Amino acid sequence: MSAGKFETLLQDEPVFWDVEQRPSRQSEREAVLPVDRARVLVCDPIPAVAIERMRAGGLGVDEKDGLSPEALETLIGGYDAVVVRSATRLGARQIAAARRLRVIVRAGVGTDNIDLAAAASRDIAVLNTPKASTGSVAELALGLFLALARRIPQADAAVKSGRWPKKAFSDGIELAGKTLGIIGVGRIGGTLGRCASALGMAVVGADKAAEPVGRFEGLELLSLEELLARADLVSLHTPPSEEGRAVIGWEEFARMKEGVLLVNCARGGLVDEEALLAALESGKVRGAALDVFAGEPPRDLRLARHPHVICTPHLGASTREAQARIGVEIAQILLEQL
Ligand SMILES: O=C(O)[C@H](O)COP(=O)(O)O
Repeated sequence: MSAGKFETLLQDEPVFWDVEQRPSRQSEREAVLPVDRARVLVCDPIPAVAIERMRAGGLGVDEKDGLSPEALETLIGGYDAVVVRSATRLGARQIAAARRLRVIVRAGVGTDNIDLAAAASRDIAVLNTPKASTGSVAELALGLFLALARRIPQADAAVKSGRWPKKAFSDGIELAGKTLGIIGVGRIGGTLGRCASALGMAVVGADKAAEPVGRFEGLELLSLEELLARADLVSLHTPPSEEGRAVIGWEEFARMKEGVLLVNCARGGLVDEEALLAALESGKVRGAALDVFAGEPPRDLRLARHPHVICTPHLGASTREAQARIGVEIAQILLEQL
């Protein structure tokens, strides 16, 4: 075979294609599968098992990670279903261009990256997997509190840089005996609360619902103002407000105790980032751990680089277990819906 030529394995007789002319694996499959099968566009990484199950069920699946909004708008018209995680935004323009779209699957919990009104106006179903990542997000929040309490990432970085600053890190705190305030006592907030309770913490919660789904024995429900005044640690587990208003801003920081620890594994817009920076500078907030940012990835790195801030790149649902559950669920949803 000469350079720049390939032999296709789909033919009995060897056929040679110029590199430019050779069909992709995808179009090779299209040539042998029925043309009227439903087509699914997967925009963010999902487990291979989900893709395999969908294909085995007869769906045509294209994986296109990292599409620009313009590229998505151009492509989306050819699909019956779209799968997204949090990175891909499905706005009004993309939905308007989605001529044959019937289903949007959010492989995860938050649907704030999808224009729900635009989807509803076109009768496009929007489905998510609200339970699959509960434990993973709750465990990350707990891990971040433990890391903040003893400044584990900072101590690790110091030792790795050849230093041994035992004294500088000798003012850690124990979680047992402290009060954790959970804003949004849903599945995740409730799971975190039960774990915290098992560690000997008192747990208070604030929720819009009188009987929140994550309520558990021992949880004391308070108003947000009361919670902020009582909590030594504050964790956010609420969806973003429709107006995009921060739940924790200047006023809320002012109501908090001195030296509070803050964890946000929910959505970046829930915390006013300028107000948090000021609260870290003044010492009102002793440490903050952020898995989410107002813009992801954040362009302004002042918060991420603050010595009392620990960051992770939106990893709440990124465990093998959560993603495996999500994968099975989305394949099931699409095979039922299409
Ligand atoms: O809403 C969610 O499910 C979480 O924020 C996780 O988002 P991801 O699927 O983009 O990791």
